[in-house]
Order: sequence, then structure tokens, then C-alpha cells
Amino acid sequence: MARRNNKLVFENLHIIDAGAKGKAIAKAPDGKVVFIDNAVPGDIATVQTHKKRKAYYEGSAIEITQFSEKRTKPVCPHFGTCGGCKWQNMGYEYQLFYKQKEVEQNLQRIGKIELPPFQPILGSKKQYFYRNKMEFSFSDNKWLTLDQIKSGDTIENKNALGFHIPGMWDKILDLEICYLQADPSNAVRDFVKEKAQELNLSFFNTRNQEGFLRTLMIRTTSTGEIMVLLQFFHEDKENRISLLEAIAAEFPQINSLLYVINSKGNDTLYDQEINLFSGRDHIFEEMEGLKFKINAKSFYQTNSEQAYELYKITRDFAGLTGNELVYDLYTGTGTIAQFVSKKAKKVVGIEAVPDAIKAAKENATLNNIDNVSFYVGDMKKVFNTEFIETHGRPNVVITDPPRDGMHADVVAQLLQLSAEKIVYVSCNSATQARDLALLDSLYKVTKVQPVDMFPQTHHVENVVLLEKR
Ligand SMILES: C[S@@+](CC[C@H](N)C(=O)[O-])C[C@H]1O[C@@H](n2cnc3c(N)ncnc32)[C@H](O)[C@@H]1O
Repeated sequence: MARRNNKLVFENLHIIDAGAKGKAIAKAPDGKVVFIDNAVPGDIATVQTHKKRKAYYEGSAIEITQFSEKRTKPVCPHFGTCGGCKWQNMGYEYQLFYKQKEVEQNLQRIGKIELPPFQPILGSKKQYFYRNKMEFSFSDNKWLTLDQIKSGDTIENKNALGFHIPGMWDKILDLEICYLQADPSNAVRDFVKEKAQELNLSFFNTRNQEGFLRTLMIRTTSTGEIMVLLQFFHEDKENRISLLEAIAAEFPQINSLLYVINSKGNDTLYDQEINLFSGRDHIFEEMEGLKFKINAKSFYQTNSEQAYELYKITRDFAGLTGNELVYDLYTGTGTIAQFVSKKAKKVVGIEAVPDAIKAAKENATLNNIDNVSFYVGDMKKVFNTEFIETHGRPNVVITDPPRDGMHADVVAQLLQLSAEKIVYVSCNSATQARDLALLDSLYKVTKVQPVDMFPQTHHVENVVLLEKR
């Protein structure tokens, strides 16, 4: 073990795995695990540590002495600086391999339950340009590369429009291109930046909380609809109109052009008034003939094509015949509920966010679906004996909780409810495994299907079918 800059350095580390939060994994000479950035399984690397804990180290590969055959050349010039697509240096077949492995290990090690053979992970047809929503930040504090700093040149224009550098709240990577959202996303972002500079508009300074332009959000749909939302720090009517008019003229295909004046400390939109500049205040996504109205604040799965695959698997696992009462827990804007409604007698959705339930009801009306009903509330409070007595005992429960999984009270209620089947959709197989273990006394896991919604990242979705023993 050597030391560089007072940090522990391991030479010739063999990278053996990839997992936890997308980091590569090796064993240090003292037997502890090392979680590593910038390496791929199969590499042999020199690793400089930056964190030492009782059971593990964290570090970064500072030199690769032997390149893994699993490596591929990242397509994006920002790879390594941008935090967005950390697995872009690994072939897609290997990304899928490690995602599948993570799901299997979590279910086996955390769940410690009897499991059926796993279905092979369903990869995404699109490995780039698959996202339907992106948010870019304006900053007058552009992230400078080491080369730019070393050159000693004075950089006059420090305006940037792009993503936060990981771990740096006040530095923005100025994007040349992003491979996550299809065009016109890159064209709109480039145009907005250029026009804003031509008009001499100030880019935001997070540290001092000053400047005019804050964020740019672009949403697209599989049917080609486009929403663009600009967020300003304060009102400056003349300049605001000049910029928005220019965008509308350059991109007449935009269906919804919106703006927000947000003077609070952070740039989240949930509590902000959304103003319409031109077009309508929403766009429409479509799936199997169903229309979903999406406004600026609506949640919608960010990979529309894979969301369709995920929902089809969910519906398949539910095995509906048309006679079932189905509960859709954590229903969001009710997309799954509406998607399965044709094959069920009735579907009841529960969700904590009132706006999402409002959208769910509106969409159901738009789609002429009359066998769904939606209720607002925190699952652990709403999903009680009284609710079940009022709405009936479901034959099938679909549950799609956030990353933390289900609250223990919700799991306890599911055990009491004892529906024939539960379909558990999860974006975090570790918490899913914990919940499956709690359900094990009454339910047997009979199907497991991982789905890749986010190529180039370590994230993986998993659908599990539980059937009563
Ligand atoms: C993973 S999303 C599922 C969305 C939906 N199934 C879909 O596919 O669009 C999880 C949802 O759970 C909701 N949620 C989170 N905590 C909740 C709680 N305690 N009670 C009810 N809903 C909750 C979130 O607002 C979010 O809409």
C-alpha cells in the first residue's frame, strides 16, 4: 500500500464486480471491499482512496493498467465530468448483466426467501435518447476543465446551461450535447443559451442568489409533442417576452411554452405558479390508445417506451380475466390503474399527491374509463380496514412504492387483506427484498422480471409476482 497526497493508494487492484450505487468493486490487500469510481469489472487499476470506513474503502481509479474487455468507448464528450451516465464506458450487454445480478443478489441476500428462476432482464430498445424529460440549469459559474484552468487563459464568458457537477451545488457543466433526450432537446437548449446571451440576459448565480435565468425544462412525448418551460428568478417583462417569442418563432412545433417566476431559494417547481406563454398548458402522451395529459408538474415515467413494457409485464403478472377488483397502491397519476382497467371489473388507486390524483381523474374521464376510482392520502393512513370495507376486498393488489419501499404498516395491512395475488413493481430491489421477506409467511414469489428503464446508469426496475400459499 502506498500513499499519495496523504491518501491511501492501492496498485494493481483487480476490479471484480459492479453494484452498490453503480460503483466498481474490488478487494483491498487487507481484505476490505473497495468501492471505486471510473473503473469497469475486468480492469486492473491503481486506485486512490478518499474514504476509509471500518468495513470498506471508497476511491477512484487514477490509472487503468489493464483495460477490461467489458469496456466500450463512451459516446458522450462529457463522460467522466457529468454525473448522468456513469456506465457509458461499459458495453450494454454487461450493464444488463450487472443489473440482473444486483436484483438477484438483493432478493437472495436480503430477502432470504425461496425464489423461482429469474426471467432475463428486459433491455431497452433505445440505449440513448430515451428520456422524455430533462431539466437544465443556467449558471454564470461554468465548471472549468483542468486543461482550461492550466492554460492560464482568461475565460471571459462563464455562462453555462447544463447539469450540476456531482457534489457541487454551485457549478454547472456547460453542455455541448446530451445523449439522453431526443431532438429537438439539444437544439432547443443550444438556441436558448445563444439567444439569451445575444439579448444580454444574466445567468443565475446560486451563491449570491442573483441573475435572471434559472432553469430550462424540456418534456417530449412518444407522439412528438413538446413542452418547454423557462424559469426566471424575477420578472423582467420585456426581456422575458423577447426570449420566449424568439423560442416560439424558432420552434413552432412546441405545443406548450410555459414560464415561472421563482424568487425562492431553490428552483423546485411543485409550489410555483405555472404561466402559459403560448400553446396549451399540457401535452399528451399516448399508450395503447389511452391518452395521458401531462402538465409541467405531472409525474410520468421518464422512459415512455420502457414504461409501456413495464406496464405490460405488470398486467400480465396480474393475470386479469375481467372479473377482478384491483387495488393500485402508490398510483401516481393513475397510469397503471387505467392501463389494466380494461381487463378488470374495477380498479381503485391510492396516492399521496393531490395534484397527481386530480390528473388521474382527469385522464380517466378523457379516456372514457368509468371503472376506476382514485383516492388521495398517505398509504399507511388511508389503506386501513375502513377503506377496505368501503371499497371491497381486492382479488389483486398492484403496488409501486417509492425507493424506500412500503411502510411496515402497509405490509401488515396487505397480510391482513390477503388478496390472491400481489404484483410488486419496484425501482429499488433492496427495499423490495425486505418487503418480500415480510410477506413470505403468506405469499410465495412465483415470478421475477427485471426491466431496464435507464440505460447507461446502474438503476434497475423489478417486477415480482406474489401468489398466496
Ligand atoms: C414509483 S412512483 C409510482 C407511480 C405510478 N405507479 C406510475 O407508474 O406512474 C411512487 C408513487 O408513490 C407516491 N407516494 C410516495 N409515498 C407515498 C405514501 N406514503 N402514500 C401514498 N403515496 C405515496 C409518490 O407520490 C409516487 O407517485
